[in-house]
Amino acid sequence: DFGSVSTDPEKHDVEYLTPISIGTPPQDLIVDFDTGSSDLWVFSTEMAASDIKGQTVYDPSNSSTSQILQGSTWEITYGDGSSSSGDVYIDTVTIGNLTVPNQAVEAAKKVSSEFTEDPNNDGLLGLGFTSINTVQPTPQNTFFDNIKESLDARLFTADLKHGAPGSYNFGYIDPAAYIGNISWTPVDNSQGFWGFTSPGYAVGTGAFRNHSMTGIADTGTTLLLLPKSVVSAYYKEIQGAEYDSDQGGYVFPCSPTPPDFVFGVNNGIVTVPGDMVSYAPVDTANQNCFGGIQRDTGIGFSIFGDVALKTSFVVFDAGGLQLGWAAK
Ligand SMILES: CN(C)c1ccc(C(=O)NN)cc1
Repeated sequence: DFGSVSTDPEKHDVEYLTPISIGTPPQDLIVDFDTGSSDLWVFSTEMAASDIKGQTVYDPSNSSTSQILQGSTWEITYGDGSSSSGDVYIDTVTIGNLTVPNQAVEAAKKVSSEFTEDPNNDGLLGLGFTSINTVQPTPQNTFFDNIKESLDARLFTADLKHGAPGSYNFGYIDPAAYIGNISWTPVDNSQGFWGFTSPGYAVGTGAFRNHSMTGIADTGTTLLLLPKSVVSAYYKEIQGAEYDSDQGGYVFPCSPTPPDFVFGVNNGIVTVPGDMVSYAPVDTANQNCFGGIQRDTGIGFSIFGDVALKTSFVVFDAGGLQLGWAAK
């Protein structure tokens, strides 16, 4: 068995939104697939109306297959401080042509303002490891964990694009989706993430610098967050770049295009093109741009978010416990 679903970027590629169906008859919601977390939670009819601004909500009472998971609750806080919480139903969930009949669907009762303020996002679908699912008293399997035994291969791939629709595929590697070879690197899932260590980096056409960077492949984080020393080495090469504490990160003149950023994956490399490093203009006046590469200060590890992932075809291989990165 295998499947595929399209995923679309919001403005500035801030997040990627993917359609799913829940319940009987199917309720269609659009959610953020997140390899950096492991809860499938959605806006629901159990929320206060004031917390809902345009989102589509899951109504378990309108699904003949929903069953409340008695006594279970969940509560999650993300790296950016956003949060949500609620209770749990078991219901059928379909992604593309793949269906899990008894998927734990975490219905929100409360969400923080970051979620209320995004009318296009109806929830999150965690693709991290089940060990960090927040349901109490019994953690619940992710969609991928529930379906992976029935897939032809226990893996999924992320093909995120800059300003264009991409796809998540389950159970197969599409040879037409990438070029060259896939660079494989072992995954450390001890913290519940798709963790790996990059051996180093290069700035533009400069020499490769050996510098271990341990982090996670996280489709739910927008930027590429790296060690302070690596980030300052990169921005040192951009005329007029500076750390702007008001903006909360490095800002630089939007033109000329900044240098590429290259990071290692095992004995291969991934190139973030300079024109993907300019994340977004900070103001129309003097055309300064907020950088897509920023410090990982305070997190405890680096985060290879969408700025890194959208340059590549990435294989999240649970069977082999490895990550594969390829150019496209
Ligand atoms: C507010 N929103 C939509 C978020 C979505 C995902 C995340 C995250 O850290 N994922 N790994 C944070 C925030």
